[in-house]
Amino acid sequence: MQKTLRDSAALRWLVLILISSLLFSTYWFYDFYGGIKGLMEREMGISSEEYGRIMSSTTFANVIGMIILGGIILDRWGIRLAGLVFGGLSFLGAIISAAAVAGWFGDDKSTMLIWSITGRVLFGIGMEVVCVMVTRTIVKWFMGYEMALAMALNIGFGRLGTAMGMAVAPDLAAGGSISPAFSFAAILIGISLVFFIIYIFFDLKIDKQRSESGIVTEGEVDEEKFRFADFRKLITNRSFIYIALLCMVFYSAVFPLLAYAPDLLVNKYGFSYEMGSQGEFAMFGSAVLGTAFIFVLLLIFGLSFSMIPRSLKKNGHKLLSFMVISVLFLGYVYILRDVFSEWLVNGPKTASLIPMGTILFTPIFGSIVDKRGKAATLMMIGSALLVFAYLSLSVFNHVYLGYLGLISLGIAFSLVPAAMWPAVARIVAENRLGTAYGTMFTLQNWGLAAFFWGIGALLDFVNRHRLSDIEAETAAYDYTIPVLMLALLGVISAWLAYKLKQADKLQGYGLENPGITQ
Ligand SMILES: NCCCC[C@H](N)C(=O)NCC(=O)O
Repeated sequence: MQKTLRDSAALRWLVLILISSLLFSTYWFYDFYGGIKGLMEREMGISSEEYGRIMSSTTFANVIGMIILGGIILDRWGIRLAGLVFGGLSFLGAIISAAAVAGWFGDDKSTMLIWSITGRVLFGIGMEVVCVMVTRTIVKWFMGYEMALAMALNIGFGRLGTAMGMAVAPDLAAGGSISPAFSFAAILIGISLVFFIIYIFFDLKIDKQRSESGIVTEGEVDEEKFRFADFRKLITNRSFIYIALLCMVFYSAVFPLLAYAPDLLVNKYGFSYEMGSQGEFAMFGSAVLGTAFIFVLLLIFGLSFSMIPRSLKKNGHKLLSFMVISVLFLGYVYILRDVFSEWLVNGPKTASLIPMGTILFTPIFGSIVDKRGKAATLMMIGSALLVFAYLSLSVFNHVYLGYLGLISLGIAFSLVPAAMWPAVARIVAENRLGTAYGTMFTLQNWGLAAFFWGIGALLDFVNRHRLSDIEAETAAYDYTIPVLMLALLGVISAWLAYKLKQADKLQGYGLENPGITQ
């Protein structure tokens, strides 16, 4: 068979970097609010419930089917056009949000709230379809190669955006205004759109090669009409139903918690929103450099490893991988030891270590899924860890149990996505993946809409007798009940993952089998 661009490992990984930059920037914008929740409340004069409403508004258009529509549009228009349109929409939404908090539309609370919500709604539509588009692009380039690893690294870029957004936003707002944190995040999306435009040239080329060698191309996919019968077939497929419900319940327990995690650490364990003595920018600089350094080393390691001829890769490579990753991890902790000692008393910085940890663990688990399989089992284990994490962070009060809870949350947050997203590509055909991921993200957004807002509303409700003391900073929010509620979601997730494993046994998609075929 004629070779195409995707047969070159170096080109595949280059493409991954270009398209994943969109995930980095949109995740940054999605999640940096968590790092400045307290500042937003003070500057905009909003309550926890109103903060929850802004976060929840990201999902408003998506809960009524915008992502499914976006997925169908993606399946029909193809990656290039859909990427430009929806990437552009997320950029527009981010600009409107930044303008809202800068007071461009008016500086009274309700005007800022309305425009912040409008911006988030547009951003939410764009970013979710971008996620679907990027995932589908990875399938296009990596199917039969290191697909789970590539998806995991792609998520790693997103998590790096989440972590850095949460950790850095308070520094950007340190001058006494939240506006720079918003403008910076919006500009990042603009830069990543430029990277996407560069990717378009590779996409054009590979489509030309695929059509020359008789493989279905974007153009041919465009011509296939979306048929309702296909959609019905999808949503009546048992394995798909369980994995989609798992996506909704699991992510409802994780993403909303991230938006409150810094505030939880400040209120429950007495962490601070401010930095210690070493200076924020020195800390920020070393954290960025350290993380970027380790990430590049991991990429180089992955790249050189994928180029080693198969015949040389005997069992020794497992030990070698383990050693290299351990050395990289220890090096990371060593380089950042000062940062960690300052960070572990700062709420946003400590919370950012959850997504930061997933950057390392998601690719490791992705690689395990590629080579060993066991995707459904790993989803069960990840969900069970979630229950442990939330019990530690709610009913117990010891800070060390809190750390253990955060670590378990980080592992769960690595395991489930690493196993879930490649599993969908096993259940659904490539040219229907846009619709499949769109459907899953829609369900996910239903859950997010409820829990982003629900945690804030419940927080105000259970603390209703001391809200004025909390405002005067003489009392703290009690997070026990809201976090306990999320532990219940962990139990439901574990059950859904178990049902998925059973359904897969019947339907034979081989979710428990290894993924690499070439
Ligand atoms: N905080 C980022 C939100 C991303 C939402 C997206 N629908 C998603 O679930 N992506 C997969 C992931 O694991 O991040």
